[in-house]
Amino acid sequence: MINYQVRPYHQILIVECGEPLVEIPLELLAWESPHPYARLGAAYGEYSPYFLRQSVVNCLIKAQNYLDLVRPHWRIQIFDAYRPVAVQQFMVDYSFAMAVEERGLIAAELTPQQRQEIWQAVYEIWAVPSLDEKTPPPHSTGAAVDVTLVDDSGQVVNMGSPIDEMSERSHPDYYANSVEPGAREYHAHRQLLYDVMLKAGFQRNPKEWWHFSYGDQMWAWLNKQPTALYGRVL
Ligand SMILES: C[C@@H](N)C(=O)N[C@H](C)C(=O)O
Ligand SMILES: [Zn+2]
Repeated sequence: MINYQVRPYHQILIVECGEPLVEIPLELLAWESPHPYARLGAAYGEYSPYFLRQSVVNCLIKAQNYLDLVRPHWRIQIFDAYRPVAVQQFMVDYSFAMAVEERGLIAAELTPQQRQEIWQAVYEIWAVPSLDEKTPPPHSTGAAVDVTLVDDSGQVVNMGSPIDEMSERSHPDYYANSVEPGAREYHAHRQLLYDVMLKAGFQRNPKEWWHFSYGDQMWAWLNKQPTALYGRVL
């Protein structure tokens, strides 16, 4: 049996600083409309997905400013930001159902091994929808954001794989040493996104080219900080 709860960053103590969730100033950035998870039926309650903690919003604006310097008229595009635990649960269940379908299987007829293999694949990429205050899903803290880039003609930049794909192509350095057509360009795009986000104070999820955070447990762990600034919001 796999223990899906084990994540190295969960050892980090959270000292909640109490900063509010604030709306992301979308006019400075790009965003997907309708929101990809809302379109699937995810219910966000009193907040929309376009909320983050105040300091995280400040970092995002800084990242956009850095991007302006190196690629005028390019935009950071928000795919997802604040995500209540109920939405985390919704997306985990949705991803499980999609993975079952992609394998040509039927959920009610899965063997224990098939079920375990699919859950393992889901939790490779999704955080557990935990309600434990010591192990909040990163997006439920308002500190994590999934982003990509839009170029000066308004086209979404090709990163070599879509956001949320459950495969090794999601790993940030997947194309670093690849000879596949387009690999150099995809890696350069991922690196550009990483550079501007890192410079603004974010850390990147080691398994996902699009997931960045500031102030949560994953950020503290990657940044070698003893404590995280943000716990679960609701
Ligand atoms: C799958 C992706 N959208 C994501 O946000 N993954 C991280 C690990 C999460 O669920 O917090
Ligand atoms: Zn994410």
